[in-house]
Amino acid sequence: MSTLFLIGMHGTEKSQTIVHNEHIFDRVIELQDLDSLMVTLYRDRVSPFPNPYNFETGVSLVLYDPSRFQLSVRQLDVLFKRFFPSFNISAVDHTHEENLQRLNCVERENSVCRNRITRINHWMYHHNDDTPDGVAKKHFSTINENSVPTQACQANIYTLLLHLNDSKAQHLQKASVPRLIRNIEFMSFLSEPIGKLSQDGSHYWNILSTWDFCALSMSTQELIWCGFTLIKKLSRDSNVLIADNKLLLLLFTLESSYHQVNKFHNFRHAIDVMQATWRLCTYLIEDNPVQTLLLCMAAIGHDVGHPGTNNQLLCNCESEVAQNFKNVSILENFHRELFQQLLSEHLPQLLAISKKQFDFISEAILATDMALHSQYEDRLMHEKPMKQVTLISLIIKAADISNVTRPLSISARWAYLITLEFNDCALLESFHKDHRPDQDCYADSYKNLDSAEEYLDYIQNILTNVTNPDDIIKDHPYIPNGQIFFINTFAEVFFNALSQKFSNLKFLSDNVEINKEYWMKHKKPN
Ligand SMILES: Nc1ncnc2c1ncn2[C@@H]1O[C@@H]2COP(=O)(O)O[C@H]2[C@H]1O
Repeated sequence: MSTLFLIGMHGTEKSQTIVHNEHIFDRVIELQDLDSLMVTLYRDRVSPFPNPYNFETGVSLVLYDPSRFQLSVRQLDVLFKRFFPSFNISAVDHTHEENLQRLNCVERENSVCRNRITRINHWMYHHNDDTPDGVAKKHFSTINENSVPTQACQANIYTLLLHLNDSKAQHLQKASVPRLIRNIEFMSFLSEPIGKLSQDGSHYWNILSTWDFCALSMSTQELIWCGFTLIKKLSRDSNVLIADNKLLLLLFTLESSYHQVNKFHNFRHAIDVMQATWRLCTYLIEDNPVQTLLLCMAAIGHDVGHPGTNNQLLCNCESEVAQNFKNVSILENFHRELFQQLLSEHLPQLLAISKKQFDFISEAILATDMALHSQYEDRLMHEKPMKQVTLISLIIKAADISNVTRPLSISARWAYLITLEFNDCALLESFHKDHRPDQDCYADSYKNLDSAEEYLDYIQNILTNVTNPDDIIKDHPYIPNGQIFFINTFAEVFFNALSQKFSNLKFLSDNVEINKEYWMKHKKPN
């Protein structure tokens, strides 16, 4: 879905170029001012799943007259990057006709964003061409309709590298929250959970407090509410003051920093891991509210910006992000850096507490790299006495793969989602047989690639209606084999060792065994 926003534009101001190009967009929305734009962006983003208004599956443009709003195009673009990092959205000053050539790119950009394989490919491998030639190409004034330079034409689609570089730049500037964002009452976008609470005040507490917690059937609004409820309580327990609207702004920004279009590695997974982390903390570091708060925060941010693929793919294709982190724990370093910068902007007091305690949040996020799994297993079994940093790393690691320890009906749905993501990785690899990863790619060049926009209605059905695993594996008969492989290779030994060390966690290894038994019964011959 791509949207053309026309801000404060009266009928007569609409140039012929605008009128001629409106059909390129799925929606054209006219708004009075930039305040209304912000409200629309937040409201759309938390619409029910499957959400066509996620601002990731198309490119959106905001046409306005900067002189009327005392905000330059550059400032508005920076605001988008700070508060809506995963969005493909850009500002354009429509009062100069030559700027409207920007509209010529949208069709081609949309074709990249609509296909999930080219979209992921672009996120992972596209980089800015900063050579003199590349910079020259970016001058839109030299563009005519038939020779749109591809680099310029893809300048406004999300990439991991831009996300990383922009967040570093914002961090250096130490800018305050602009008025347009500061004035927003975030609670007003959460009518759904607030409505449920009016009927049952402890609804979300009851859900959060059990191991049957199921983030899968929750809406984006409810996920944000769960994060808000838990962090608010933990910050009170720790005597760390965080104003409600500030906390909500952080959570909305985090949600917009995760890719809503990912099947598994999205904000839903982040809230699931937060909840599991908290439950584990209540058993293992019960008397340490500050560490519990830090660890739950780390859990919400631990996969921020995740492209839904893996380190191997980034490394094999020599992406700039991989090189930036010297091919070591690439994604985990990426998440750590983005999240630290977000925290330094939104909750510096919490980051300061974290830094005082062996750089707590960094250590926790880096521990989620599965390449380190056997090292942590070794520490779990042999480190005596166990260091505090090991214990907190083990908690977040356990929470990160805790989906296999949830009750079967929940675990099977997570298994389904991770399988879909793995399938996309396989498609991306096959795409690379015919295309260079950093090549500018358009849907035309791989029409035979599965381009359906990910059957989101079907996913939604599994998330909300299907609770019987038999119904999931009917359509995906190889899920049991994948689960058996994951449990045998990683989960079984790890959760057994954890349960042996901490006897009150025996329910984890018990659940893994129950789930494994089910998968074994439905295993397919390889
Ligand atoms: N149920 C599951 N089945 C298979 N792999 C899983 C499952 N849960 C987690 N994983 C893998 O474990 C990894 C933990 O780190 P990531 O979140 O980066 O990516 C995760 C997946 O690759």
